[in-house]
Amino acid sequence: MAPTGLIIASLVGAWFMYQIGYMIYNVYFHPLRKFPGPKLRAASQLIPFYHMLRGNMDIEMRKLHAQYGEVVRHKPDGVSFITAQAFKDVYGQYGSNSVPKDHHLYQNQDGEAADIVTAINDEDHSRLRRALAHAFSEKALREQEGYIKEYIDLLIEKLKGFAASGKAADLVAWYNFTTFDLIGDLAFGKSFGCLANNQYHSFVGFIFDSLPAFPWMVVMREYPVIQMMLPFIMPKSAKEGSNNVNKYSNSTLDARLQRGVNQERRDFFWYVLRGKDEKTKVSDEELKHTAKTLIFAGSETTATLLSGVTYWLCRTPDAMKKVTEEVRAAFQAEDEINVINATNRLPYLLACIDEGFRMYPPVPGGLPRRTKKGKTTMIDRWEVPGDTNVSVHQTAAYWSPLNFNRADEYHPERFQPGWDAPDSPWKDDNKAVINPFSLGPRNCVGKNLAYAEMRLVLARMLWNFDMELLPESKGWVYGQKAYGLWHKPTMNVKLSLRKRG
Ligand code: HEM
Repeated sequence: MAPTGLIIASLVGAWFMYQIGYMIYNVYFHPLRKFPGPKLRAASQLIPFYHMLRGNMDIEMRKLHAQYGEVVRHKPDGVSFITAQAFKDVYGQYGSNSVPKDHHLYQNQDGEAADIVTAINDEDHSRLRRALAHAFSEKALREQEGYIKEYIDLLIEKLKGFAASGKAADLVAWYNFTTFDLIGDLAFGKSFGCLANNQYHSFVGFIFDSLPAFPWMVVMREYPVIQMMLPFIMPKSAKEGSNNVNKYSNSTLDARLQRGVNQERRDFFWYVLRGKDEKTKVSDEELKHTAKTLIFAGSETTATLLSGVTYWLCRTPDAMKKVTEEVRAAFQAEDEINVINATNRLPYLLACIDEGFRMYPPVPGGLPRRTKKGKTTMIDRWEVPGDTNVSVHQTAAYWSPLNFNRADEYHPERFQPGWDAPDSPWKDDNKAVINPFSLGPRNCVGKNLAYAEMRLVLARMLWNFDMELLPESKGWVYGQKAYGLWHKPTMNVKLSLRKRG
């Protein structure tokens, strides 16, 4: 063999030996060796990465928890939990006890300004969170209600067209149109016009099309060699799509920043720019970056919950009947439906939403945190060594019979008064584990806005329409892939204008 060939063969051989040694170490000597889980997953990242790239990671995680119970070592450096106490310990801690976001996942691209979700260090995060606070206050929400209504009016008007023609409406798309238009208006100062044009704006379309690429970014961070090759292997269409999206958001946000507070519409920027002061010290670049994050964080998630609740109501005729009757009895006329009335008069609708969060949480997996290096962290009753990736897996926790009776069935009654009566089937349900907006200092800043949107959209839908899932969508929820967020297929629904009694 030529010397070069010999050198390459030796290097490859050494690499294999190293990998085998590394796997043996991971299984038998690693500080996480005592946690239950499959040996192959403990040995190497390859299996978790494989499932992640195929969109099956969450399906597999649910299987692992079903097999191993409340805690599972699902990768060499990662442990997943499904208990309520673990949720508090992983996400709900402040200050020196907090478990930081895992920098393997939460990262800015080189040279990019921090944004509220990816900011790992507490100072950057709390600066950005303070800057956003006024835009998410109760006062702001009251002012935003009018904008929410504008988009729901348009949604209902468009859907009446479907009811009149008898054509199937893909409610996943229509809910997305509504929530993206609204958040576009509030975060970019300009709606995407999806409802008006009956289609996704290219910015929104690109976000959805690139969802399956998200796990590739995670894998690339572990294998920088692949990352280096990215510019050469990335399809031209993806490069162009990404450039167009950046151009659109930069020009829209520049225009919005220029208008400053000199506009009547009180969108997020109006509040942020008015409250911007020496203490917040947020740069325009950080604001622009955070605005893009708001679009993603605030739209798809809300539309997902709306889709999930609609699906489960259509599949559960008793609940659909009860909630429809509640909505139609609570108001004399449609224009009485506002946030305050919907909050006070529609308790069963709220139970339907909360059970929707359990059955179809918009963030289906575990949000990764990493224990501090050199420090053992108590998570529930488990001692977790430093530098471990930890998370609570939402769907594995919410669909587990360890936490819920008849866990795979939709029962809003779990959230109704009397749920804890001695003869109630739901009395042992472990509802404290349900935290779809997460907990603690990094929880969702848009929770109240999301609840307002969800209540109003669903109340208006039930006020106006009878809904029936078409046969092709009866199994909509089963086997769905997820790439951090659900990859939601079309959900075809037949809408009929309600018959006035
Ligand atoms: C049903 C709807 C929603 C769900 C289930 C949801 C869920 C979440 C979750 C789980 C987090 C924590 C993320 C993490 O730890 O990495 C989060 C953070 C966040 N969400 Fe939401 N969200 C929803 C709606 C919204 C809305 C309407 C907005 C605003 C327009 C919003 C803006 C944000 C922001 C800015 C953060 C980052 C907060 C921080 O790091 O301080 N979300 N959301």
